[in-house]
Amino acid sequence: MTSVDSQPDLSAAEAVLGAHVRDVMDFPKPGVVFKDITPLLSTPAAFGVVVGALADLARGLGATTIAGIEARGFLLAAPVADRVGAGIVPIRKQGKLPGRTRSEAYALEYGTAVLEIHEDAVPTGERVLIVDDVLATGGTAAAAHTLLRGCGADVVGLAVLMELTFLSGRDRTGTLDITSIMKI
Ligand SMILES: O=P(O)(O)OC[C@H]1O[C@H](OP(=O)(O)OP(=O)(O)O)[C@H](O)[C@@H]1O
Ligand SMILES: Nc1ncnc2[nH]cnc12
Repeated sequence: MTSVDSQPDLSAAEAVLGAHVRDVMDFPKPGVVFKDITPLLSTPAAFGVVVGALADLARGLGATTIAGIEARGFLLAAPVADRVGAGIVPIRKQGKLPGRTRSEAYALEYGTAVLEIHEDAVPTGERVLIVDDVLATGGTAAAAHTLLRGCGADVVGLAVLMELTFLSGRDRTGTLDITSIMKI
């Protein structure tokens, strides 16, 4: 990475990711092919390559804060933020954050839920990159984006490991700038 405008080469990370994701049929509901990242998480070298690619992306976007979506997003947001020297903002499932929150109900591929963020989570001037493992229908990402904007955040994008293109997540995420390491 040499400037804040350049896009990192994600091809090495894509190959590593492809070799460390497992399909689990009919989880958590019949008809869903669940993209399980636990093989990636348990393989340090592979995880390091993927986290490194996300960190390059975050630096390229000039991100100063990484927002992670509970729960799998946390596993990625924390190491990325540490590499970049950025802060972390947790976007949590309902009822987990202790301070004053904003809430957003949403639907995802296999259910419905509510996400929350602390009202004062994002200091003025921070450039926020949302990080998660999967973009499927886009419901989760759209809710996270809405919450962050409601806090006055400057959201520079969403970075995910995998995008399930057949579920058209980009149709629900409006102007959010999305980068996926792997498209399925
Ligand atoms: O694009 P969508 O259809 O909204 O789906 C994507 C979301 O689904 C999964 O989260 P899940 O709510 O299953 O939570 P988890 O991380 O706690 O397993 C995944 O980690 C994304 O956040
Ligand atoms: N098919 C899927 N696999 C893993 N996480 C998901 N989140 C939404 N859809 C998913």
